[in-house]
Amino acid sequence: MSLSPDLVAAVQDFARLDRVLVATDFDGVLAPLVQDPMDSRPVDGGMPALTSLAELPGTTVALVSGRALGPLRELSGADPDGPLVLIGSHGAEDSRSESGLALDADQQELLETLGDELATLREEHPGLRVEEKPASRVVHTRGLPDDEARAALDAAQELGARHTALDVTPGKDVVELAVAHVGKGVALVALARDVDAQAVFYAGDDLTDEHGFEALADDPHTARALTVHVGDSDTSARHRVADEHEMVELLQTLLAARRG
Ligand SMILES: O=P(O)(O)OC[C@H]1O[C@H](O[C@H]2O[C@H](CO)[C@@H](O)[C@H](O)[C@H]2O)[C@H](O)[C@@H](O)[C@@H]1O
Repeated sequence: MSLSPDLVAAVQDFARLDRVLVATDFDGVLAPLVQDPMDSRPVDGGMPALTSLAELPGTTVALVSGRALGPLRELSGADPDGPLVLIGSHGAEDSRSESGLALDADQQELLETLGDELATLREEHPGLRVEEKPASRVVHTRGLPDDEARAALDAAQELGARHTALDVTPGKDVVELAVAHVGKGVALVALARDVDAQAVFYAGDDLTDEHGFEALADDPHTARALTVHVGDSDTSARHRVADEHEMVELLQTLLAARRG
């Protein structure tokens, strides 16, 4: 497959603007989905294209991910002194802020309670895996038989529903339970306003990215966003590409157009 003519035309128009924000999700967009989250690696070409874009005038580039900031930097290979902005934990962490994520006492206590209850859940669902992040725990079921995965995800959702202060976010073979939540949509619109972008490019593959696409479309400052869904799921994005390799082709097309 190759990029649709509509998408190429939209990229050419976008590339002509003076100040733009180019943002992408990480897992399922730059890096193929794998069973162990720490085995994830970006496909060749994506990160170099983003870094080159970020070195051009009037071009802010951001990775906007559900990942915690540390693993996002490690797995993407983004240079800590480089030009890329990293937004982690679905908007709750930002590489531009020195302070990191501060939880209050109630949130800390809830995170500990969550850890205890998930330990019990793992005894009932032995295949379930738990990823720890600064403000959340993620229940992973990739690779489990369908009925076991469904039962474990339902149990995680029920646990989340019992604690009303928890924010429950389903994703691809995951349910995330967070004691502090911002959301990709809020983070993207805020970043676009911060850098006074005339237009935003955002690419994502998961449910959390749909919130991003919708928030961009709803805000008058970002309503012209060039949104791209990766994969064949239902989406409110304006365009789509098939997979991470087409994503690289798209980023390279944008880079060439912006270099003029
Ligand atoms: O916003 P993203 O960058 O797409 O991050 C979303 C979640 O990505 C990770 O989970 C997903 O990728 C895993 C590794 O490929 C896969 O095993 C899992 O099934 C996917 O849902 C990450 O582990 C989560 O913390 C992120 O929230």
